[in-house]
Amino acid sequence: MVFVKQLADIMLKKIFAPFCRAGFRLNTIFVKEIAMKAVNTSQMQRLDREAIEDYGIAGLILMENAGTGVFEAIQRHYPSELKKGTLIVAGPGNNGGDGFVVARKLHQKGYPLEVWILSSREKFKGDALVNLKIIEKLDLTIRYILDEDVASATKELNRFGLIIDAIFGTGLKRPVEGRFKAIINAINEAQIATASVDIPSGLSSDTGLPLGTAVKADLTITMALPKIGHILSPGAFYTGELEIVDIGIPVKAIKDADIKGELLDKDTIKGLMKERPPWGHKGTFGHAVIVAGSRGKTGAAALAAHGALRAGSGLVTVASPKCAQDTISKIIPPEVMTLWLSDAAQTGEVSEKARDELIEFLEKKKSVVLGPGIGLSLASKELQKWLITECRLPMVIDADALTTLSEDLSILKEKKAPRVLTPHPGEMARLMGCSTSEVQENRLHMATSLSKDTDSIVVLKGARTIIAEPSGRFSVNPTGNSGMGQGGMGDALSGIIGGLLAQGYTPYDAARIGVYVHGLCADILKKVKGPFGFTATELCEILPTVWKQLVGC
Ligand SMILES: NC(=O)C1=CN([C@@H]2O[C@H](COP(=O)(O)OP(=O)(O)OC[C@H]3O[C@@H](n4cnc5c(N)ncnc54)[C@H](O)[C@@H]3O)[C@@H](O)[C@H]2O)[C@H](O)CC1
Ligand SMILES: [K+]
Repeated sequence: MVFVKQLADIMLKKIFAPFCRAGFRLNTIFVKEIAMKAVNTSQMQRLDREAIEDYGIAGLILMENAGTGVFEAIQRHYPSELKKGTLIVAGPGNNGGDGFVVARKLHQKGYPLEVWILSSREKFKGDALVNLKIIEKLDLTIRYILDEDVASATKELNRFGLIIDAIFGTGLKRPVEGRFKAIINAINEAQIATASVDIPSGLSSDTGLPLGTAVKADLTITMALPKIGHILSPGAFYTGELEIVDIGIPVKAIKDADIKGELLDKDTIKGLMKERPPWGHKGTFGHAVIVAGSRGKTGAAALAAHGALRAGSGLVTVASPKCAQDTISKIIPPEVMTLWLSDAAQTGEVSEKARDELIEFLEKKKSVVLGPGIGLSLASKELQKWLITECRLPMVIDADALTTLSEDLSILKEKKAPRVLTPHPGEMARLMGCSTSEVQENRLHMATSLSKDTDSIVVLKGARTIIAEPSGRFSVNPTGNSGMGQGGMGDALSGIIGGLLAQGYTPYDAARIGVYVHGLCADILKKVKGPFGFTATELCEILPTVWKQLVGC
């Protein structure tokens, strides 16, 4: 394991340096206060309007800055492709207008290019028309591609080294169809470097879902702030590398806007980390209790305990039924203590007596993780419900306890301390009484509404995990990869969050830090060991390396 740790160290520096993960790189040039805020379409359009109407910054200036930012980014990213020739595909609105500014800048520098316009000229108005009229005066090739021209035009795509997608941005209102859909699909099939202006055309900037179809961009250069559609799944995988261009919308306007979304990044997480006092001792760092496990379902309890331990909790105890004692004792780290609860021989799960045993034991502890492998017998569910409503310690509710909770969400109204729910999409579907696909099509809304309705932190796991808090604030996590798609990862996460709660982190901070570092460990393992096949145990074991990167030695 030493080798992995050393290699992980080296890789971490590489990962952290440009904050670049496969397909997700953020170059931000922002002042600290507003960096990483993420907006939805109406918030962006409101900021746009405010800049123009309240601050008097002409839309044409914003468009010029937008086009200039795109031009500079593609010069940096695609020097050789630019020489081969650029195709700018423009739609009927201001996204197309941005594309016309890019065309003018490329032409000015002598780069070969063509502009294909997917709507008739009379459709254009305002700033986009101003910029169309300018490029019409230059000697560059402008073609109008209407329905009858699509078949022949798409055969010419391979003439170009780079495609600039300026078809739709935040003005997309409905699924793309007809020539727009045909051109987008042809762009995706052409295997040519593709850069999207503001948002990959066809992608909803609110949900990150493709509407009909969407451009699969290698690079997206967005205006002012990341859009929620860029950072949620699957939008993040259409976005490619994301660059943010400051187009001159006043920082004050952004700070004054009630933007509730954020994209987690290393700096944000570093800012949440607490100082571990040098005089600290195991009592200083809290005692996490993992109420989990049952006969034959012991690994989940052990993994949650391992996660809490590696999260830095001063002490960790696994509270499991006696019948699981032999197995759990063998598989937990020696540092983890145990409390054997009365069990029911028939079910192999905790019995009613476990409640009294826990009441006394939980005094002076700091956090509870409830659920991994704890089972769904009547007695176990009664114990879970009692803990959810009566336990006065911050609690992570995961796995079987989420299934129990989904039978009656209203019991959360009686909770005596903060709760962090950590559902995967299937568990979320049970909690929300809908299908898993409905959850996946509305991840943000599901997470924020459940958080608000239950006054709890909700961690909706999956690609681009969402952490929602009751006020409507939410964070999207960019770390992690599909190598995490295996049993045990969720147990480890619930333990990590429980271990952070034991150290006094607020529930929202514990959830954000826990989710971020959990995914980052998986990213390191992916780089150091391979794209899959690494385990939740290995993930826990390299956590100290990540803590070192976040808080120094
Ligand atoms: N601060 C900023 O973010 C700035 C952004 N700019 C760019 O402007 C676009 C938004 O422009 P808008 O005109 O509102 O809409 P779009 O260009 O995205 O869409 C074009 C137009 O297309 C029509 N339409 C919508 N959906 C469909 C569809 N499925 N099929 C056909 N036609 C459709 C609708 O009428 C739209 O209006 C933003 O993304 C930035 O790129 C500014 O340039 C600078 C400031
Ligand atoms: K676009």
